[in-house]
Amino acid sequence: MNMDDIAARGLVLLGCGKMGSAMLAGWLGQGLPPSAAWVIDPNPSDWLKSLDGLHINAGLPERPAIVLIAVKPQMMGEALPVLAALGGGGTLFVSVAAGTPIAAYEAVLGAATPIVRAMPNTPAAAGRGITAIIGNAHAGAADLDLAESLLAAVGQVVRLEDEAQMDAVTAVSGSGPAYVFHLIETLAAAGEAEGLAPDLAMALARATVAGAGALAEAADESPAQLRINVTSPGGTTQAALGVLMDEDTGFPALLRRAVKAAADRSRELGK
Ligand SMILES: NC(=O)C1=CN([C@@H]2O[C@H](COP(=O)(O)OP(=O)(O)OC[C@H]3O[C@@H](n4cnc5c(N)ncnc54)[C@H](O)[C@@H]3O)[C@@H](O)[C@H]2O)C=CC1
Ligand SMILES: O=C(O)[C@@H]1CCC=N1
Repeated sequence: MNMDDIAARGLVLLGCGKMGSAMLAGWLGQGLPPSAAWVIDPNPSDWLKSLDGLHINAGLPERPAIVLIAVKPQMMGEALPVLAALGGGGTLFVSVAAGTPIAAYEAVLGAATPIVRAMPNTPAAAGRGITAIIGNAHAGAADLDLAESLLAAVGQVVRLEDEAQMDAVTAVSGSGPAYVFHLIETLAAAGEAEGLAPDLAMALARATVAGAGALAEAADESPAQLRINVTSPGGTTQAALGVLMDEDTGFPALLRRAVKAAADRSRELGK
């Protein structure tokens, strides 16, 4: 099934806030017409309202190709029942909610419904996301291929072997963009503290993170080697890395704690 086939049957989004909109923006950019999408959301954004032909809180198609579930995990119990009638009817369900296990969707939609649990990230809005997916027992190869082809329209897709991996994935790539944006903020603030004007500090920090990310992706060398390539013996980088690589107070310990906190929270949300 390609984007035209999905468009012919319709795509439904349950919840269309930051993540749903990031993905919808990517699909519209790939040629999905707004008139092929149905959004269920009590608080649709001005951007959604500006999309000509988009169906907002209107009657749903009888057998949409795909339903994307993008409500907060805390709202799932209240939101999911509106989809119950579509369960087992040839529609593929893809949920991006953190924490919520596949069993929670099966309880409402029926186990004879193909369900794919996915963890995307917001760079999807720029076509540069990465999404990890895993299907329920009823999701066959064609269902996973369909989910992958839809999600590949907004970035890379990786398949997981085990649903339990989803908590760690969420902590690394789902939440990860926030860590990187915070790195940009704090790098700029540190530049300001060294005397740079705010605009200049932000321009330097933003371009440095974006450029380093592009190089890390394009280069044959590992990130560790790319780091070594920047580090002149006895130079400035080495002075900074002495702080950042400190065993107790540096990045490794800090990120280990941050990623663990996110993974623990994902496990909690699943209870
Ligand atoms: N923001 C992110 O970077 C990522 C978010 N996610 C997941 O995506 C989901 C949505 O997160 P965000 O978009 O960040 O949150 P958000 O708060 O921006 O969007 C949630 C949307 O759901 C709507 N909503 C609330 N109750 C509803 C109901 N009963 N029926 C239909 N819609 C309802 C809200 O009006 C809102 O527009 C969450 O489950 C989150 O775990 C996953 C990966 C990354
Ligand atoms: O913060 C959250 O819970 C969601 C899941 C991953 C990114 N945002």
